[in-house]
Parts: sequence; C-alpha cells; structure tokens
Amino acid sequence: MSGRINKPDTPADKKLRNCLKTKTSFVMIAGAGSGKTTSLIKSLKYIEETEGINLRQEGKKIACITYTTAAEKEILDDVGHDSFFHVSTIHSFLWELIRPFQKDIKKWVSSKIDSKLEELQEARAKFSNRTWQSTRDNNKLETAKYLHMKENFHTVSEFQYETGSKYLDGILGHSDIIAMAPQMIISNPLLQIILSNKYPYFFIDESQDTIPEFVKAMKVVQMNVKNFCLGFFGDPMQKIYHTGSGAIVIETGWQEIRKPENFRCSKNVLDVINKIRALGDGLKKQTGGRKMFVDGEWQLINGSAQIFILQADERHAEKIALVRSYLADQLKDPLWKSDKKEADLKVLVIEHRIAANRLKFAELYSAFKDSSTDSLSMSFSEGTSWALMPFLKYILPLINAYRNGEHFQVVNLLRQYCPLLQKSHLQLPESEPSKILNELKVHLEIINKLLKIESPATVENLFSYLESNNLISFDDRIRTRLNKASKGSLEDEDISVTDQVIANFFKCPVFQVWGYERYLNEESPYSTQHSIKGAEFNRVMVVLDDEEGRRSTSYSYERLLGIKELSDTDVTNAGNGRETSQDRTRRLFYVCCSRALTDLAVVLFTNDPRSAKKAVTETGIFKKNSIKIELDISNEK
Ligand SMILES: Nc1ncnc2c1ncn2[C@@H]1O[C@H](COP(=O)(O)OP(=O)(O)OP(=O)(O)O)[C@@H](O)[C@H]1O
Repeated sequence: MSGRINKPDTPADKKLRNCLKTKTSFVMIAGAGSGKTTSLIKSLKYIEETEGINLRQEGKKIACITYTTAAEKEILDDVGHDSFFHVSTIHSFLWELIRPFQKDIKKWVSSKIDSKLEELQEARAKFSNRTWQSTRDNNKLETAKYLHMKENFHTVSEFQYETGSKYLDGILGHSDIIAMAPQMIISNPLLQIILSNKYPYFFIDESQDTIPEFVKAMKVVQMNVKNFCLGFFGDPMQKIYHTGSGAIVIETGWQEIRKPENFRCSKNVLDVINKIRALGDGLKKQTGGRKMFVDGEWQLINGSAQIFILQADERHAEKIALVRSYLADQLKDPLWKSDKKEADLKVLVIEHRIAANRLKFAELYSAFKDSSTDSLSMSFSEGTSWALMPFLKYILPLINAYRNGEHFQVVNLLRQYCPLLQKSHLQLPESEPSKILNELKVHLEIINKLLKIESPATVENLFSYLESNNLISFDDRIRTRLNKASKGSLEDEDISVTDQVIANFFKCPVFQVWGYERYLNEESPYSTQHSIKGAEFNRVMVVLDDEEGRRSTSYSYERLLGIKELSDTDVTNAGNGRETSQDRTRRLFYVCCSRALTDLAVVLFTNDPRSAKKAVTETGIFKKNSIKIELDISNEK
C-alpha cells in the first residue's frame, strides 16, 4: 500500500464514510488538489475493511470508473491490485457489462443500420442541382453498403468489441459501446439489477468529464434499485473535454460533500489558482496548501508563481529555454534546465508544433492541425482520434512487442485485434492455425520494415497492406476512405474537410507515428495541456500561445487575460448564457496551473508584450513583482 491511502482523514472523509455506512449516494465536489482521488482510494479501503469478507463471499465487487488507464493503474497500485476492486475505464467496464446481452446488442445494431439508411434517404431528398456529383456517389455507395448489411445481418450470431466497427463480422467499435450501453442500462431493468447486485458501491472519478448518457444511466440504476451507493468525485472547473458532463446534479436524498482544502500546491501557486477560479465559478478560496515536515513541525511551502510575457516570434523554443535557465538561477534549482524524468518538470503546451518537429512527426501533425476541424484537431492532441486508434491500440504496441521479442504480448495483441485469429475465422473449415501463425510471422516482419525510420512507406501503404491481408478490421470511417484513396478519387475538388485531413494523413510517412506516440506518452518534458489530468509535478511551466493553437477556436488565452476583445460568437454566447471560449480556456488554465507542487512559471507569447503586461496586471492573478518581461530575464543574465 503506498501514497494516498495513508493520508490523514479530513471532515469530508468522515462524511463520506457515513454515506458508505448508510448506502447514501453522494457527489464530492472540490477544487484541484483537494484530495478527491485520495478520498476515493481511502473509501475503497474502508469498504474492504468493514464489509470485505461478506462482499467477497457473495461474489460482489466495488466498481470504480477512471478517466484514463494511467489513473486506473495509480488507484490499483494504491489498493494493491486486488480484483475485489473493479477499477477500469468506462469503455471496458461497459463492454464487460453488456457483453452477455447479445440479443439486445443485435437489436441495437439493427436499429442503428435502419437509422443510417433513413439518414441517407433524408440527405438524398435534399439533393438539388447544386449538389456535387461526388456527394451523390458517396450517398449511393453508403446506401448500398448499409442495404447489404441489412440483408445479411441475420448471419451474425455474436458480437465482439474491437477498435473499429464491422457489423457483418460481429465487431463493435468504441463509439458503439459508448452509445449503446447507457441506453441498454436505462431500458433494461434486469441489467440494472445485475449491475447493482454485483457492484453495490459504484464510484466515478473525474465525473465532470464523464459522458452525460452514462451519468444518466447510473442515476436510473440508483433510483430503481435498493442498497446501491453511487458516488461521483469531480470538479466542474476541471472539465476540459467537450463531451464531459460538467457539474453533476445532486438528487433528492443524496449527500453533497465539499473539501475546502488544497494539499497539493505551494502557497504562491494556490494564490494564483484561487484567483483564476474566482473569475470563473467564484468557488470559495481553497485553504491550506502544501506542507513539509521541517525541524519537527509541518511548515507551509511558499514556492513561486510567476508569469513571463514575451514577444511572439520564431525564437519560441529558444525563449522557453532562456526562461528555464533564468528560473534555474533565480530559484537556485538546476533541475529547471533538465529534460530528465527525475527532474519532475513539465512544460505544458496547448498544441505541439515544436515538439512535433523535434520528435519528427511534423507532417502528421500538420495533417491533423492545418485546415482541420476542431474535433479532429482536438482528438489528435488528446490521443483519442479514431483515425489514429489502429496505431495506438494495436499496430505500435504490436511492433514494439515484436521488436523486443515479447512473444506472449505479440500473440495477445493479435488475438485481440487480428481477424485471422478471431474465433469466427479459426472455426472456418479451411483455417489451419499453424499455417496462419507462420503467415503472421512473415506479415509481422513486413510491417516491421514498413515502420522503420528509413522506410519510405506512407500510412496508406501500411493500411492497405493490413487490410488486404486481413490483419486488421478498420473502423468504417477509415475503410471507406482507404478504398476510395486507392481508386484515386480523393483528388476531387469537392472533398469535405474530414476527407481532406484523412487524405493528408494517408500521405504521411508512416514512421512518424512513432514520434507521435512518444509525444502522447510524455517521453519528453513537453506535454499537452489536455493530457495531464489528475497528475502533479514539482516544477510546472505553462506555455500560453494563441498563435500555436490558432487552428482551434475553442481556446484563447489572450481573450481570457483581457489582452484581446471577445469574439462576436463569444459575446453572443455569453449573452445567451452559453459557454464561451473564455470559460473553456479558464478551466484549462486552472487545470494546468494547479498541477504545480512547488514552482509555477507561465510563459505568455504575444504580439504586444507591453499592453499584455498591463492587461495581465489588471487581472490581479499574479503579484506585480511576479510579472516579468523579456528585459527582466535578459538583464538577469
Ligand atoms: N488528507 C490529506 N493530507 C495530506 N495530503 C493529502 C491529503 N489528501 C490528499 N493529499 C495530497 O494532495 C495531493 C492531491 O491529492 P489528489 O490527487 O487526491 O487530489 P484531487 O482532488 O483528486 O486532485 P485533482 O482534482 O487536481 O486532480 C496529493 O499529493 C495527495 O497525496
């Protein structure tokens, strides 16, 4: 048992235990670093100690839904990897739950095919003489595809869950699970009983970013069954994904649990995050701050929180290095200059063009970022894009394992994702397992070569190879585009933005996906501002550069800090009580700054540092003597 499990109790922990004793559902709402995940972990242990023996005998478990697999691992590390605690991400939890309900799954998929056909029919009805021929062709192709599915659907006997959907092969994708499972829970009382019997305690961490349909489904379970304790742990101010629920509405009879403290951040960092938040939801200031045991007593750590306002130009990387070097001297802390993991330093950037150049995935980056849609661009940064999933889930782990001689892992991944090793294929009379395995060995070597740094292969070359050899089942969105690409029709002028992005993606040298993977896995001090949910580091640098993130209208630090006027859309949205880019940016800024345990440095790149300094000073977020300009750091040298 390590880390958070032994932290001292707070009044909130006691309140939470009362909820557990009385099986009262609850929502814990508290700011960054207040110890929400810590309270969650302690409550898991508490249930184990008080009811563990009985619950285990009855075959029951405690469910805990986390946002990422990294968070899942952290919690399991704390509670000792005991299967009594069913800690998992939402996708794998939902699939395990609905998997036995094959009939209902089939019904759902069948109605999805029908509604797809209806959608296509409606689109056709709106065609006019101004409709592009390629749009008509596309509709025709899609209609034929779904009609074929409808006709042959009766042949599918069982569904599996993989990365992309391929209904006639009985394969569902991520988005199917997320769309189907909450609906099934809501409409199936038996499923509600099974769920609550197996998991009498059900906790959801980072609830602000959990999808609303799942929250709704779990609330239905809680309303319909007895002896079920549903608990949400979250902070609306930390909602950074557009699909998140935000604040969870507290139902009658539920408890609201607040945690007023902050245990993570030094005093100066805490002052800054309190001010950022005050401009948003006005939550009462968090109290406390990080303490250290020195000379026999607990002492508050002062730390530092400064902002550096710099001229935006092409010397971006050089200037970041200059600030790091300045901080190393000023704080007498050479680790500010180190890129090593042990330095516990993170540089948080909104987009990652510099890192993309450094890590050699510039073309891939540009395919998803230049003239892209908000959703494609954002999911690229978040590592959740459907287009890249085949690499992240299957191809790269597979080739990594192959290169390291990890045969067990290679077979595991092939079993999970390769159609040739699926039960349905192996049961065919002509399938000979030993022959398939020999063929796979040859394929693996070819894929390995295609993915070498010196290989000229493109993404399309690799995808076509995988598809034509039945080594992968692609998401429909990839498959249709891949087939079109091989006929060359993607050169059409009438190409939608998504088509264009994917066409550019297909043309990228495929080895670049390694650099992209490193970037997502944070194997450099750089991380994106979206990827550090729940984490904490001693030294945090937050880089604010609207120019870098210019392809997304979702965020603008210059608008947040009053350097630029709000856009017309923001003004209209604010007038209608809708979310603005300022709201979104504030939440992201809050999450980033609140990751710092000791020292925080915000680096703002702007075209007009002088007026930016004035605007930043007026916000009152940073102390006057903590607002620095270029001259300050160069004078110091
Ligand atoms: N009761 C406590 N006493 C001392 N330290 C604590 C206590 N609770 C939590 N901490 C420490 O505070 C830090 C933040 O805790 P935790 O990650 O649980 O907060 P959180 O509210 O989930 O954070 P966030 O929402 O910002 O991700 C951790 O370093 C944790 O060890």
